[in-house]
This record gives sequence, structure tokens and C-alpha cells, in this order.
Amino acid sequence: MIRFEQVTKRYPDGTTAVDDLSFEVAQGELVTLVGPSGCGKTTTMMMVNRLIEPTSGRILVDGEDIAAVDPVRLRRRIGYVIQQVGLFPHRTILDNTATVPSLIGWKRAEARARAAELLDLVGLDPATYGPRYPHQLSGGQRQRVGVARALAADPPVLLMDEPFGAVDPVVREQLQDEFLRMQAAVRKTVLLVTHDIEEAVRLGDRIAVYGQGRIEQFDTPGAVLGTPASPYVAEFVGADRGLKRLSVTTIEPGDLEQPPVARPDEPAARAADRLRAQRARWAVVLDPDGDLHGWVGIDGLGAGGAVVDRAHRMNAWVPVGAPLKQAFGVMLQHDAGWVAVLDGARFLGVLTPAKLHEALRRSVDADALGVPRGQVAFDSVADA
Ligand SMILES: Nc1ncnc2c1ncn2[C@@H]1O[C@H](COP(=O)(O)OP(=O)(O)OP(=O)(O)O)[C@@H](O)[C@H]1O
Repeated sequence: MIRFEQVTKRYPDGTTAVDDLSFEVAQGELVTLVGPSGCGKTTTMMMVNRLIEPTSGRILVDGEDIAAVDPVRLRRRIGYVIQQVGLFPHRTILDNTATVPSLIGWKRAEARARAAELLDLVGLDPATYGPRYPHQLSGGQRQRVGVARALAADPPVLLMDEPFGAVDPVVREQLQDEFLRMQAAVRKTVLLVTHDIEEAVRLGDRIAVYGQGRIEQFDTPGAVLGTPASPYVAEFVGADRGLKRLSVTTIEPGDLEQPPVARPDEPAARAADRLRAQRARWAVVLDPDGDLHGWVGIDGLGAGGAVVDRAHRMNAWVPVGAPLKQAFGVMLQHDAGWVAVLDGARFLGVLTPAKLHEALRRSVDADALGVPRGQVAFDSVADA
């Protein structure tokens, strides 16, 4: 969708900002460009909407060499979000958001209806915020308007330069979450510049880690964190990259352990015998269709009755597909030695600290080998 072919940008003073860059962003993909200040990220991005012209090489958008496209026409297909949002101070939020549709000739009512829809999409009630002026909004709200405005004419491509840079860390995380939810719905092709590796990892389907004017590694967040391509990348992503990997590695059914199971209507004494025979201290309580009912400990099963009378609610659980970090957080929050993993209400298994570690190790091997995690042999990591 966006393709760089051997692109170099040399400024008139001799600075080589971008040096022989080749990479591709697929349709609907979000690629983050990350690197230290001055490494050429913004230059890369601004060449896509021709705010900067390359010295050599080609850039294709949707298969078309953009050098041959009229810049104004090109920019209509490309939304642009910058850190200093650049809203018009004397126009209302609704009119600011409707700017591009109005420019390209939509009827006023249509443009405003579209703007209201987008304000809603970015979490701003159009009735409340639409009539306000930019100075009457918080920094985070203004940045949301920036995103809404960039999406107004429904461009297939979105360029974002430090879009969440000017707000405090808590608001920043909120905006990132909202943006990810929105991106899951609209699936734009996005190039996003940041100097923050946490943000790059959190948002990117793939990350381009920049050195000076060059990409040092271009891969998924998991692969960059798990197998940095060079000492430079390893240092840039940080010594805590193992911890960061917890947030980008998701729980898969193959990671789970299967504990003993008891049925709710089963006599407690019988369940206790079975647990003793298996040398287990607890069981999950599952309905006949496999839905999680709770858990029961062997100590609670001595007093007669049915399992259902002795069962506890299962508070420590996470959905399958959640990041390992979330499972680890839930373990700590409930001081539990394991967390249940559910698909809807259906119980899939439990994740223990040992299994969590194993999942992380297998995912590193899987990324290195370029295969799904399930295909990494268990004993390749068992002794590690
Ligand atoms: N107009 C210009 N003339 C000369 N040099 C420039 C010009 N614009 C940028 N540069 C230089 O090109 C290099 C890359 O700049 P660029 O803005 O692309 O970096 P960046 O990675 O986006 O940095 P930051 O994170 O600080 O925004 C820098 O060394 C910068 O000083």
C-alpha cells in the first residue's frame, strides 16, 4: 500500500536524513517508526504526502508513484495527524473536524454530519464538544479532534507524527487504547512516528527501528523485543525487553495446563477421593458443557453435600488472546498461583507461572524461526 524503494533524502546543507530506505506497509497495517531524535523518522513520513521530496528513489502509494500525482490530490487520500494538532482557533470543533470534507466539496450538512459521527468515534460527544472552540478543550481532547479531522474524508492512508506526544502518560495510554479500538474497526494503512519504544510496541503491527537515516530492524514487536537484530537495537529497546515482551505476547490454548475437574452436582466426598488419588489440592468446577463454574479446594470437600455447595467463585481469570502481562497482573492481584483462561464462558485451562515463562520462551524461539508458537518443540526450551 505504501512502498519505499531505495529512497534517499539529502537536505541542501548536506545532511543525509534518510539513506537508501526500502520497506513496505501493507494495506490495513499499522507500522510504527521509532528511533532517537534526528534519525529521519519525520522526514520519512513527510515524503509520503510530498511535504518533502526525496533526493532519489521512489515512493508508491497504492501502486502509484507519488512523484506523478498532484500533491493536493495526493493529500486528500492521506490523513495527517501531528502533535501540535493545529486546529483553527476561531472555528468550532465541529467545523474544524469538517474542514477536509468541506474543502473537497461536500455539502455543508453532509460534512457536518460526518464530523459529528467522527467526534463520536474518537469518544467526544458531538453535542457537548462540537460547538466548543479549541481553547475550551483539554490537550487530550484536542488530540482526539486531530485524529477525527484526519479521518474525516475517509482516507485509506493515515500519517501520524507523535500523535499522542503532548499529553501526560495516563491520558496517553487512554488515547492509544482508543486509537487501537478505532483502528480495529476502520483498518487504515498507518505510518506512525514516535520516539517512544513503549508506544511503538503497543501500537505497531510491525516496527521500524531507525538508526541514523536507516532502518536497523523491521519486524513485529515480539520479534524486535525477542531477537533484536543488532546490539544497537537491543540497547534501544531496553534491558527490560523481556518484560516488554509480556505485553505483546498473547495467551494461546497450547500454553495451558489442564487441572483436575469436578462437576457441580458431584458428591463432594467423591471429588475429594479423586483429588487425593491424583495428589491434587484443588479442581476447577465445570458445567457439563465446559463452562467455568468456579474452583474447589480439597480442604473444603470434607463436609458432605455436593461440589457446588463448596465451590468458590473464580476471580483470577483472563480471556484467551489476552497478553501474558495481563495474566501475570491478575496472578499478582489475586495472589494466585494460576489463572483460569476462558473463551467466553468456556474454560480452556490454567496458566501457571512456569507455563507463562515457557510461553514467553517459546514465542522468542517461534519468532526467531518464523513459525507459529505451537510448532516450537516443547523440549527446545524445557532445559533453558
Ligand atoms: N530542512 C532541513 N534542512 C537540513 N537538515 C534537516 C532539515 N530537516 C531535518 N533535517 C535534519 O535531518 C535529520 C532527520 O530529521 P527528522 O526530523 O527526520 O528526524 P526525526 O527522527 O523525526 O527526529 P525527531 O524525533 O527529533 O523529530 C536531522 O539530522 C535533522 O537535523
